[in-house]
Amino acid sequence: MTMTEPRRPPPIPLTILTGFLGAGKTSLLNRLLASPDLTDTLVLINEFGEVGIDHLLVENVEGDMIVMSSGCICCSIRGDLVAALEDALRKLDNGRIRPFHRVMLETTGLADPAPILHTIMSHPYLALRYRLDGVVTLVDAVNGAATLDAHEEAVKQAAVADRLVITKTDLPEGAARLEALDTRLARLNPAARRLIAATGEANPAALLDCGLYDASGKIPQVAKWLNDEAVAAAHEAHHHHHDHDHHHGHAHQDVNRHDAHIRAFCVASDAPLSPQAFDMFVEILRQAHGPHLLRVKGIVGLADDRERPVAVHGVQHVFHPPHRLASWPDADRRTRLVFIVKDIDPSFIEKLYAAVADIPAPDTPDAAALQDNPLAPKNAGLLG
Ligand SMILES: Nc1nc2c(ncn2[C@@H]2O[C@H](COP(=O)(O)OP(=O)(O)OP(=O)(O)O)[C@@H](O)[C@H]2O)c(=O)[nH]1
Repeated sequence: MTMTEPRRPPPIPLTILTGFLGAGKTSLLNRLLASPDLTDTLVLINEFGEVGIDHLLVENVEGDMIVMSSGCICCSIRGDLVAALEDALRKLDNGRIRPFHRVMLETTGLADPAPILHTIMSHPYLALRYRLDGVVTLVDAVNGAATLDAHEEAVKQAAVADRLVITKTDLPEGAARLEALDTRLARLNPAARRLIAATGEANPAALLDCGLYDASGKIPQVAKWLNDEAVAAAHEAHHHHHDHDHHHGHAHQDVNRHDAHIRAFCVASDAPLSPQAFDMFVEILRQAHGPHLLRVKGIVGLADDRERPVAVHGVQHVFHPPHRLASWPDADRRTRLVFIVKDIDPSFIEKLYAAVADIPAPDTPDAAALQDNPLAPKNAGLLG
């Protein structure tokens, strides 16, 4: 370097944490952020749905966190993600944000990683200031195979990974399916290291500093997906140049470019539920729609302890045992449940919730009638 060259700070490593809905991204992020290797990390979380929940469930954030919740970044990519990454740099350079030396970007579970990678690798300024450190893809051992069969995004997420983290092998169903899943992932992406979350293999040393992102070691489609994104970007730039309004409307629509069968919505309510009513709600949902409940997550206020809500996670037919939070994570004390579903009419879930919560509504059974329903759980359910 000569004296006349401006001093350029070293590029900031950026890790993309992806994986299908409910695979365990936020859980892993929480574990990683607790490690001293990740102090001074800027966390970017992309949420899908009108009401974000994930950022309330991220603990241990020493550094700053930016939540992008207007849509899915793989769709509104040229807007939100670029803006958030540029804005972070501006604040860093002006000293208006705590210095960060690493970025962790958690995508939505439905995100197609190709446009995200393309954006970060091809944007002239972002590519200068950020170094794509690697793509970490989580695959849930219980639902992984069925998800790969049903969702192209999940295949892409696994195929572009530098590290594949297999989660939920501590559950009996997950352990039983591990071997077949591992073989399938090895075929899909032979270059990626596969790590088992439950044995602690997914630690910072194994996940960070993967080396510069390189699509060439991946199956041939990966390079093609990235090229397709380059074509799409050029197309969009062309439209942008010639017809701003048209582009604008287009980008807006793109927020929902995922499979038209998939819907995201939120049920919010002031009424606390009894633990039994909550169990009944979950059990009826599972029995009626199990595989189509792509993701259920949220915070539920229960009547037995109104100061300490429970965090609820469902992934298809698997509902993880809810855990009590020490307190409400923000000033909003409503129950908020985010649903990402396939081919389920949101009104079915809204009515069911109203019924178990005893919220009067026309044409809905009340809680007592539901209790007599043969589908209602008779014994202690999830909440014991
Ligand atoms: N038993 C078990 N549960 C896990 C494991 N990893 C995650 N979970 C649980 O799975 C549920 C979903 O985990 P999250 O970390 O929220 O998943 P996510 O990928 O961030 O979910 P989305 O952001 O909605 O796509 C939670 O109840 C977690 O506690 C694991 O390895 N074993």
